[in-house]
Amino acid sequence: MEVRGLSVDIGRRTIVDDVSFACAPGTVTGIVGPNGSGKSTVCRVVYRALRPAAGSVLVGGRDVHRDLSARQAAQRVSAMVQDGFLAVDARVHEAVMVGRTPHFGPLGRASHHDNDVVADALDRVGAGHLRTRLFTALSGGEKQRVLLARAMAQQADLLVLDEPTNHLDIAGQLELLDLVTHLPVTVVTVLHDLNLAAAACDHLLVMAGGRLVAQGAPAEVLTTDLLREVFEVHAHCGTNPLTGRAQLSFAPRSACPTSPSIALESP
Ligand SMILES: Nc1ncnc2c1ncn2[C@@H]1O[C@H](COP(=O)(O)OP(=O)(O)OP(=O)(O)O)[C@@H](O)[C@H]1O
Repeated sequence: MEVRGLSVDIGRRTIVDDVSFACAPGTVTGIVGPNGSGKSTVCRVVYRALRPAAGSVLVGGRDVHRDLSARQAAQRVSAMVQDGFLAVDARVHEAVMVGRTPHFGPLGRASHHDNDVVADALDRVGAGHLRTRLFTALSGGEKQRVLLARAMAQQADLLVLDEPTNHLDIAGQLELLDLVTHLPVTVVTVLHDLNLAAAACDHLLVMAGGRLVAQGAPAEVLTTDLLREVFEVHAHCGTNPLTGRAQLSFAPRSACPTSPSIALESP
């Protein structure tokens, strides 16, 4: 997947400005950045919910906005988003079946294969026992799992996740990211928790003010200087003793008014 020169205007305001990046097949790319920096907007363009003012999103070499119909794009790109469609009184298995719609035949009906894919997706997210429950009656964490199952059931090559760990307890967050990182697809995910991003992602994109200000491997990108400039926090960059991945500790700027980055630098 490749994003080239993406810009998005809303009204007279440019909210995403000339963003370019590429994701190697099967990798996990994290988008991080402060509130309002444009992360979700980039995702919305990638999963075709929003047209860009300029630039393109190429999946398998084809522009999802110009070369593909909505159905073709949905066969290649699936999304798990916060403001999902599911306010209606659907049972969980019906909600996940919506992910199969781009694969339905001319009669528009689910086949035995579609039922199997839905059941498998629910089992893989640990929600098989919820299949006959009403979606609207689930807890926030249960809804997150079902929304992930719906995106997985779509069986697209590219999976876009916008804050997928919202509402999940710590075990649920780690399990979900472990599951996502082992899927045989390319993943782009917005994450607010920088330690989860460092643990789960092969590549990080850092956004600020609608622009891409850094990208690379988590340990290269998440420096004390970048965290101070972009996120306005003091940070210590260490190593997680359990996983060997980058691990960050934070303090508010007010906690270290003088020489903060020196005081908090790794020994
Ligand atoms: N439909 C819209 N109309 C007007 N402004 C919008 C719209 N969608 C997004 N914006 C603005 O564009 C900017 C980027 O929003 P976006 O949701 O992409 O940021 P974000 O980085 O995902 O934020 P957060 O971390 O808070 O979820 C924000 O200032 C937001 O208010």
